[in-house]
Amino acid sequence: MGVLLQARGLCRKYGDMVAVDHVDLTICEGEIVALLGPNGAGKSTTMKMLTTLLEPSAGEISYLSHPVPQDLIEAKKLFGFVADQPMILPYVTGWEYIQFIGGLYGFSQRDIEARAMPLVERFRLTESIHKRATGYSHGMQQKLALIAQLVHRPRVLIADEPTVGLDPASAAEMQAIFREHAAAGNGILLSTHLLDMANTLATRIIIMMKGRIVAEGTPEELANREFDSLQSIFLRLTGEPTS
Ligand SMILES: Nc1ncnc2c1ncn2[C@@H]1O[C@H](COP(=O)(O)OP(=O)(O)OP(=O)(O)O)[C@@H](O)[C@H]1O
Repeated sequence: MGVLLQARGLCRKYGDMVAVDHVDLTICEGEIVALLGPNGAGKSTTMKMLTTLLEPSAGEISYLSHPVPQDLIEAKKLFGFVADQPMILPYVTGWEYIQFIGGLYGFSQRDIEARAMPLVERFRLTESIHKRATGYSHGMQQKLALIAQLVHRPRVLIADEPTVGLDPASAAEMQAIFREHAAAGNGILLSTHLLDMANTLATRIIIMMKGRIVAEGTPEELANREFDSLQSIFLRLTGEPTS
């Protein structure tokens, strides 16, 4: 499995507060890595550093064995990012938003349509796609953001709590899309508080606590330790109730 994304010694401080503390992280071809941890563990901060939205206080990030390009458009071609709060432009329709994002990556309207329309249909957004996206529910915006980020078929897809607000059918569809994207040789890093989803979807799980990685392994490896379930290991390591 080729390495797609590697971070070494990643740190981020906010003032004196250490939000991310020497995190090492690798995403390989075909992997779906779930980033778990209680509120404030440093998951979003880690993802923002990996996607150039935040400057690390220390550490190195490379995509496909090269440092992140200085040119931000070139850098953004390497990954796709779905933030926890979808960043949808005001006053545009869902379809205009997809076209705008696809255009930034240099795709023609025809290519964007060919790549995005099947996803619009799978997410049952066909009726709403030509309506203003600011009128979409959180879940609809989340689906729109994912579609827009998949148009350039990123080698690494990073998604911060992507299933929040999705109805069960859409959540299942999103997981199917993640599996297909990984099966095509890409890598996915997603954060979630849904331990059951992490258990069934992820090929590897990373648990963060207070800015540090406290456990890592396949769901089976984690379960085979002294704990009998992902919920047990999560509770033991983080002291957090999970329901
Ligand atoms: N812009 C900011 N300024 C100051 N502190 C911040 C900022 N963003 C995050 N933090 C702090 O950094 C720590 C890590 O936050 P982060 O959002 O990365 O956690 P998280 O694991 O994503 O949490 P959640 O599960 O609630 O989304 C927290 O203590 C948070 O209060």
